[in-house]
Amino acid sequence: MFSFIQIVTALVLAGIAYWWISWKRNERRLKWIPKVPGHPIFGNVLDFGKTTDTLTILSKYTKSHDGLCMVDLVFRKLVLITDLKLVEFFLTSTKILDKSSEYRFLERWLGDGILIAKAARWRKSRKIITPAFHFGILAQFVSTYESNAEIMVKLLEKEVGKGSVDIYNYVTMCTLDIIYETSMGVKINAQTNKQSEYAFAVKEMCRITVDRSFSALKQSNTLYALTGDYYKESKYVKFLHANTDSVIRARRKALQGSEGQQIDEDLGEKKKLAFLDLLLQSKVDGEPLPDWYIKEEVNTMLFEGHDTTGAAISFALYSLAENPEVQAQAMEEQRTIFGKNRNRPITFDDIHVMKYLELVIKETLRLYPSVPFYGRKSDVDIKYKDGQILPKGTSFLMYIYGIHRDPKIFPDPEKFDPMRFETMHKTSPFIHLPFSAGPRNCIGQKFAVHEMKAVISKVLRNYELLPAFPSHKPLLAAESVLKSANGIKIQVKPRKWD
Ligand code: HEM
Repeated sequence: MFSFIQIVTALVLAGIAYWWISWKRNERRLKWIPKVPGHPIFGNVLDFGKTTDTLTILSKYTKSHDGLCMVDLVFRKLVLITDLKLVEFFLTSTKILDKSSEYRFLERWLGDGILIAKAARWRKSRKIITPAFHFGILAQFVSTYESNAEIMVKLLEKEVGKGSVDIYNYVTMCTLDIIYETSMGVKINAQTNKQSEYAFAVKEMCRITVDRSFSALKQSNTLYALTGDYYKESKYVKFLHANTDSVIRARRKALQGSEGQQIDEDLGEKKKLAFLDLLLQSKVDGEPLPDWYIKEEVNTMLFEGHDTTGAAISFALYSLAENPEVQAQAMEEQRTIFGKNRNRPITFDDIHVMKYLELVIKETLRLYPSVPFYGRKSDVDIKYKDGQILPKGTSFLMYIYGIHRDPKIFPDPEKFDPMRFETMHKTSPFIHLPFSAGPRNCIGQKFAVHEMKAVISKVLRNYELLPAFPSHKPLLAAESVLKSANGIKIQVKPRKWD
C-alpha cells in the first residue's frame, strides 16, 4: 500500500509535470510572437519597479517590437499589444470576453462585479445595469455635476495668488461626491471633509493592484500574504466593504418607505431610479438580487465612476493651463453659450453644444487615458490569421497609452492639439480607445463625458488657468488608473467676464 506522503508527493509531482507540459506547449504556440530579451532566470521582471517606470518600459518594449511582444514575468507570460489589427480583433470578439489574470488582484475588493466578471455573470450584469445609463436618467444628473463643481470652485478660492495648486485632490473629491450622489442617492461631502478615508483607500488599492501585476513574487497568494501590502489591502477592503454595506442598507430602507417607480430622494427632489435603486428593485427569474451581488456591482461603480473621471478632468485642466491658445478657444465657446450670465445653471442642452470642449476632452484622453492598458484572456485556444494561435489562459494586454502616442498614428504625438479630432472620423475607430470598444466597452462613457464637460466648463467660467510656477510636468504613474506621482499642478486666477 502507498503511504499518505507518497500519494501527496505523487500528486504534487503530477501537478508540476502537468504545469510544465502546458507551459512548454504554450511557449511553442506563442513562438510567432517576439520575446522581449531578458534575464535567463528572471526574464523581464527586474525591469519593473516603481509604477512611474511602467509606461516608459512598456512603451520601449512595444516600440522595439513593432507593436507585439511577449514579456516574461517568471511564472507568467504577458503578451503586450499595440498592433491595431490585433487590438481590433480582441476588442470586437464576442468570444474573448474574459479579463486577463491581473484583474483577479481586484477580486477581494470588487468580487465578481461587472468590470472583472467572467462572461456569464458579465452578460447578466450588463443587461441589468445598462438602463441606469439611459439618456433620460443621465439628463437628471446635470444639476448634481453643477452643484458639486460649484463647491470645488469655491474651495479653489484659497489657492488664488499662489504659484501653483495641485488640483488632483480637489477634482477627485468632487468626482467622488458626484458618483455617490448620482448613483447611490446619498451625499458624502468628500470635498468638505478634509480627509476622505474612502478616497485614500481607493488610491492605495489602485497602487497595490498594479504593483502586484508586475511583481513575480506577489503573484502567489501565499507569498503575497507575507507582504505588508497584503495587510494594508485587508484593512482597506474591510473599510470599503463596510462603507458600501451601510449605503445599501440606508438606501433599501429609503426605498421601502417609497411608493411605485419614483422615490423621494434625501436630496429633496423627485428623481427617477438611479443605479443602486435599479439594482435594489431588479428581479432575476422573479427573485430580487442578493445583497452580495448588489455590493459587488456598487463597489465596481464607485471605483470606476470617480477615479477615472477625477484623473481625466485634472489632466484636462492641466492641458488647458499649459496651452493658452486652446483655452482661449474653449472660452470663446463658453462665452457664446452662457452670454452675459456665466453663473446660470448649466443645462443638458448646453452640454451637447460644447463641441470644442468635447475635442479637448478627446485630446486629453488620448495623451492621458485614465485606463492606460486593459487585458483579455480566453479559456479556449483562439485561431488568429494564418493559423496563428492565441493560446487559452494567456494574458493579452492592449497597451492603449502606446497607441495614443504613436507618431505614425498621431503625428507630433506630444502636442496637445484638439483639432486633430476634427478629421478623426475618416480614420479607424480603433486608434482612439480611452473607453475601450466592443462588447466590454465603458458603460459609463456618456456619463463621464457629460460630467467632464460640466465640471471643466464651471472651472473655466470662474478661473483663468495658467501654468504652475515653478513649472511642472506630471510624472505619470500607471496605477490601474493613470495618475501623476508629483501631482497635477496649475495656477488659478479669477476670470474676468464682461
Ligand atoms: C474618463 C472616464 C472614464 C474612462 C477613461 C473609462 C474607461 C474605461 C475602460 C477603458 C473600460 C474597459 C476596461 C477593461 O476592458 O478592462 C471601462 C469599463 C467600465 N467603466 Fe469606465 N471609464 C470612465 C468612466 C466611467 C464612469 C463614470 C463609470 C460609471 C459611472 C464607468 C463604469 C465602467 C464600468 C462599469 C466598466 C465595466 C464595463 C463592462 O465590463 O461591461 N466608467 N471604462
